[in-house]
Amino acid sequence: MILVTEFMDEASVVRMADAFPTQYAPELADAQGDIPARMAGVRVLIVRNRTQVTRALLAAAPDLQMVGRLGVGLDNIDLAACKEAGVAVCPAVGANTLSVAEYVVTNAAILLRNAYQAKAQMLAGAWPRAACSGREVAGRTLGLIGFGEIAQATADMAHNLGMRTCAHDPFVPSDSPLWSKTKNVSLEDMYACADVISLHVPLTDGTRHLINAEALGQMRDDAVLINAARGGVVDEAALADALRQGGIAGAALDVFETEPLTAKAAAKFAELPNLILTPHIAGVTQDSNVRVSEMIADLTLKTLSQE
Ligand SMILES: O=C(O)[C@H](O)COP(=O)(O)O
Repeated sequence: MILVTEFMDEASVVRMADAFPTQYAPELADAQGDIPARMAGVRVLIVRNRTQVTRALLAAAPDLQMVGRLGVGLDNIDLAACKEAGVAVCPAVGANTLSVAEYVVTNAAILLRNAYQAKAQMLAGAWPRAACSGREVAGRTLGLIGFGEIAQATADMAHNLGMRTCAHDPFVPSDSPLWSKTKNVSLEDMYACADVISLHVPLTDGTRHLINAEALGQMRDDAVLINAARGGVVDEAALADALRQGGIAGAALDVFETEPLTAKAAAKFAELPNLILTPHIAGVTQDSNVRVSEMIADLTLKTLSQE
């Protein structure tokens, strides 16, 4: 049995269902408590980022062989518990890279250009040319915190627009050829020089609130910040303060400490015209959904065909 607890491209679900019994139940993403009772006989569980694959869930899943992740972030999956239970965890590595890279580069351009917030004023008769005269991306510096596959693709796209890039990633050796086009810098040096700072790290004890009041205070006041990584990496209250006080020029957030936003978070972010909010879709386009779903369906069919 295959159980899918979050949305997946229909063609891939049909392909799996043609080969093995498949339950497509995306409503379970919002009914976590109902999942354990559905796990008997499930050999492959397919999730996105909402389903919490916990030790307790695994205990209710004696037949489970594989967790397919329709994305790349693994913070909703207890990896140690999966390992102990002999359950393979298979993320869709690479399948949504292009979507995230496009999200970062387009938001960088929108934030630097500062030209797309005038509709209400214009409809009211204003003609705010000076306020809407922003910056080009060409020649400007994109700083990437974390330099894994998605950040590397983002750097390539930024180079094509004439941007310079620098990155900070202690896991990439200093003699790696990856540093030929992107400068290897400390966070302090990045904060001092980058026009755009984009986050590409997982949420861990070491990255929680990496972007706090102190880090924001070191960034240039004309810098913009993009977070399409994980919510807890940014201290949301500190960011809202920095945006309100002109500590930085703008931000785009796709991920949040709590998703959907709490009323408290919404209140913090209200009335900040220099803040773009999107609902965790940087990696989710119609195109990437097809690729991600095909990759996980392929891995599922391979796993189940092995016996
Ligand atoms: O981790 C990811 O790949 C992104 O956050 C997208 O995840 P999702 O497809 O589960 O929303």
